[in-house]
Amino acid sequence: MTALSLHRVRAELGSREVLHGVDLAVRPGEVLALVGPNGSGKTTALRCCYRALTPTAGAVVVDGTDSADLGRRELARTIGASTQEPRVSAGLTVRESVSLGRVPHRGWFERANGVDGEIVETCIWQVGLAELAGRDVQALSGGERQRVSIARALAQQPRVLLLDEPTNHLDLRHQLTVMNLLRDRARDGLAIVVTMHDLRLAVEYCDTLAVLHDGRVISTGPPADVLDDTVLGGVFGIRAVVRSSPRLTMEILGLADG
Ligand SMILES: Nc1ncnc2c1ncn2[C@@H]1O[C@H](COP(=O)(O)OP(=O)(O)OP(=O)(O)O)[C@@H](O)[C@H]1O
Repeated sequence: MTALSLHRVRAELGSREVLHGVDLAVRPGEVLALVGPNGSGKTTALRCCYRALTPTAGAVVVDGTDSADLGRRELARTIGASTQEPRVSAGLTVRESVSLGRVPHRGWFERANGVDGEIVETCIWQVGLAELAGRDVQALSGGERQRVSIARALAQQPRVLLLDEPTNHLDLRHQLTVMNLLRDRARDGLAIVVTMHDLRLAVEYCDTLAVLHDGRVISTGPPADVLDDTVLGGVFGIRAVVRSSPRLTMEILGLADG
């Protein structure tokens, strides 16, 4: 069974249609990378998934239920999202900010308990922020804020995790830390959709690639199948080789027309 699926989703921004009938599906335990050139509609598709944007047509189905029928709280227990430029709440420490991820699991006036605390500390540690847990989030670098946002989404313990360019601001070590963490969480059954520009990371760490081009998914499947010369040259405008031995990797050779 799929954890999250998009069926013929259309969406508009500023009265212009930018998604023209997107189909997508991710299963529990799967890491799906939504890739595509700038402006192809990746962020918009992700926003439709966590209901920051309402599709003009089509449906987003979560665990068999149309997401439009889920209450905000139920949606927050099911879907965790980290956005491209995470907003930080003024005056909160890293720990307090990550703790917000536990709110959907509590009653309105219920206080955080020991289990909530353990989950929060684990998520902070997993993204490598343990030493900064007491620091005001406004006094963090871009990459540190990005990791706070990922930790908060993980602390939600959702069944579906959506991450918009999670490695964007990260140094190489933390890029690998986050991608390894996603693989670990997928092993526990989490369904993950991640948008990314680094096709090399996508090839190495993701089970499935979905290529968005001009608001349409034009190819979906295992990375080695999807990234053929037509897609690499025609969509991304690059020449590259995907190698499968000793492990799946991709090497960029240059521009398609270079
Ligand atoms: N507020 C807006 N009004 C109208 N069009 C918009 C608006 N915001 C974005 N767009 C357009 O919608 C399209 C999809 O944008 P989106 O941000 O989803 O693309 P993306 O694939 O995530 O891009 P990137 O890789 O650059 O982050 C683009 O053509 C963009 O120019």
